[in-house]
Amino acid sequence: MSFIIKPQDLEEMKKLAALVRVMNTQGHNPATSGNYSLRSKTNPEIALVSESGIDKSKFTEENFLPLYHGTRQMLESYTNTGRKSSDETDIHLTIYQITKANCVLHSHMLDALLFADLFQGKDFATIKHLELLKGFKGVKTHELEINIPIFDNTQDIRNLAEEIKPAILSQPNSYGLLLRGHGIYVWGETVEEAKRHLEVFEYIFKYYLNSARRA
Ligand SMILES: CSCCC(=O)C(=O)COP(=O)(O)O
Ligand SMILES: [Zn+2]
Repeated sequence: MSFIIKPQDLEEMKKLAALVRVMNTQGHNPATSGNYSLRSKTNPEIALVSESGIDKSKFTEENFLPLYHGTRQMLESYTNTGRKSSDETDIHLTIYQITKANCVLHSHMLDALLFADLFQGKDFATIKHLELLKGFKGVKTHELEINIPIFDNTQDIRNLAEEIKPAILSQPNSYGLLLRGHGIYVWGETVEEAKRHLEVFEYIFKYYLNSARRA
């Protein structure tokens, strides 16, 4: 199948690439870490996933690779180029499989790791009673609890991608998942919404970490 990037997708790729460069300046991507993706707006079979090992200060729309959701393989025209999609591609594709997300962000921000450490031995981090929770899509009140799924880090990403499914499906108001000692995955229906959700998580992590320091 030949797939030509259409203007609608290119626009989103440029928008997300610009966000990646900004996020990099904010400590989300030390040492090439982090990965990013979009669901194609023009072809339901295709996801656009960031290339592995790219310095995120130099990230551009050229660093997205088209993959099939079904086979999880790159398009034929890319297979002999020596380029490779993110090592964590399976997590992105699983999130697209089971949610309405059209954009997935993966950050290695330090506060995500420190926050997960506050919930040792737990499968979820429960956050509650903060006005900023209304920054999450569909949340209309601070008077609720949101459970963020937490997983141990692993190099077996294929298996992890299967394990995250029931946890994500059980938490409709949670737009992220934490990997201990690794980072956070955040998603949204648009690039803007994913960015807003990331900002909510950043704020919540700071609040809980500062509260824990004070205690
Ligand atoms: C030095 S980063 C280690 C791998 C990782 O966790 C990550 O987010 C980046 O992996 P990718 O293959 O997407 O570059
Ligand atoms: Zn990572």
